[in-house]
Amino acid sequence: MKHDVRLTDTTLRDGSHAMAHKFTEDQVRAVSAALDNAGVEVIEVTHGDGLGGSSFNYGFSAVDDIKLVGVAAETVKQARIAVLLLPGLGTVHDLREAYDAGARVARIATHCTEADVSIQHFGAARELGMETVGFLMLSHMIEPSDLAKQARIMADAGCQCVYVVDSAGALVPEGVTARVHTLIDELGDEAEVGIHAHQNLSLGVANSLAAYNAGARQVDGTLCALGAGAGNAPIEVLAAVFDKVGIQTGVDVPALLAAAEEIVLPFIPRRPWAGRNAIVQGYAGVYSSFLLHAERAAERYGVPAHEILQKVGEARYVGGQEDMIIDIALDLANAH
Ligand SMILES: CC[C@H](O)CC(=O)C(=O)O
Ligand SMILES: [Mn+2]
Repeated sequence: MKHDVRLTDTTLRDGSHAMAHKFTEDQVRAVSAALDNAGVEVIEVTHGDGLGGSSFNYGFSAVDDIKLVGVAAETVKQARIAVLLLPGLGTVHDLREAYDAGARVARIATHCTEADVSIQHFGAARELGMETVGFLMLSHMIEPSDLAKQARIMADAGCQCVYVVDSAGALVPEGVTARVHTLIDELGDEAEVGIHAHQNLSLGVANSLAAYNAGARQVDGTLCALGAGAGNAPIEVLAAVFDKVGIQTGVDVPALLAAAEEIVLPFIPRRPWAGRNAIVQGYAGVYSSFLLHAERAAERYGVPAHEILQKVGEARYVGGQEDMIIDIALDLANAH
C-alpha cells in the first residue's frame, strides 16, 4: 500500500559514523528486526561512507559491509535493504556484491555539483533491477536552480528519486522548501524528491516536514538520531510528528519508540547532541561526518575542535577532503 510519505531508516549507515563504523552482526540483526517489525519499508546498511568506505582515510568497519547487508536481508520480512555508494569509493563491482547479498535499493551519492560521476552507477543499478535514489550532498552549497540541473543529470541516468541532502545540517526550512520546489519543477513525474536532514541546528524534523509540505515524498531518519554531526532527523520523532499532523507513513509509532529506547540507546557510545562543535558545523556549513575527524585532530594537536570546524567551513571543504582537517589543526597549533 502506498502511503503519503516513505520513511527510509539509515541508522545502520549514517549511524555508522557515530559508531566509528563498528557495528556488529548482532546489532544489525536487532536494529533491522525492530525497524522491520515497526513497518519501516527501507533500511540502509553500509559503512558510513558507503560501499568501499572501510579504509585508512574514513576508518575501518568492524565487520565487512557485504556481510552486514546479508545479515539484515536475512532478518527482515517486509523491508527492503538499501546500500549507499559514493562513486570513486565504491564500484559497480561492490554494488553487484551488495545485490547478491540481498540489497534491493541503490542510493548513489555525489557532491552537489558532481552528479555526472553517478551516471554509470545508476545504469548498473537499474540493470540489476534495483530501485535507485540519488543523493546530492551538501545541497546548501549551491542555489536551488543549480541543484535542479544536477538532479536532472541523475534522473536522466535512471535515478528514481533525487534527495536534497543537508549533509551539514546547514539549511533552514525556507532553504529546504526552495530546493524541493525547484527540483519538483525540474523533474515533474520523472522522479520523486526526498530529504535527508541533519540536526546540527536542531532543524532536522522541521526541515523534513517543510520538505514534505513542499512535495518531497521520501524522508530519511535514524533511531535516536544516530548519525554524523549532531545526528540525523530522529525517525521515531519524524513518525510521531507526521502521524500527529495526519500524514500517513505506514509506520507503527510505539514500535519505533521502543526500538529507539530499548534497542539502540543501550549500545550507542553517546547520544548525538547539538553541542558547540556540531552547531558550528551547521552554522559554518561543514560536512557532518567531519565531526569525529576534527575532534580527533583537536585532541592530537591541542587545539579546539570548533575552531578547526570553523576554518573548514570558511575553506568550503567537501567530502573526500578529510586529510585537510589535519592541515588546519597544524596551522592552528602553530598559530596558538
Ligand atoms: C559520506 C556519505 C555521507 O555521509 C552521506 C550523507 O549521509 C550526507 O551527506 O549527509
Ligand atoms: Mn547524512
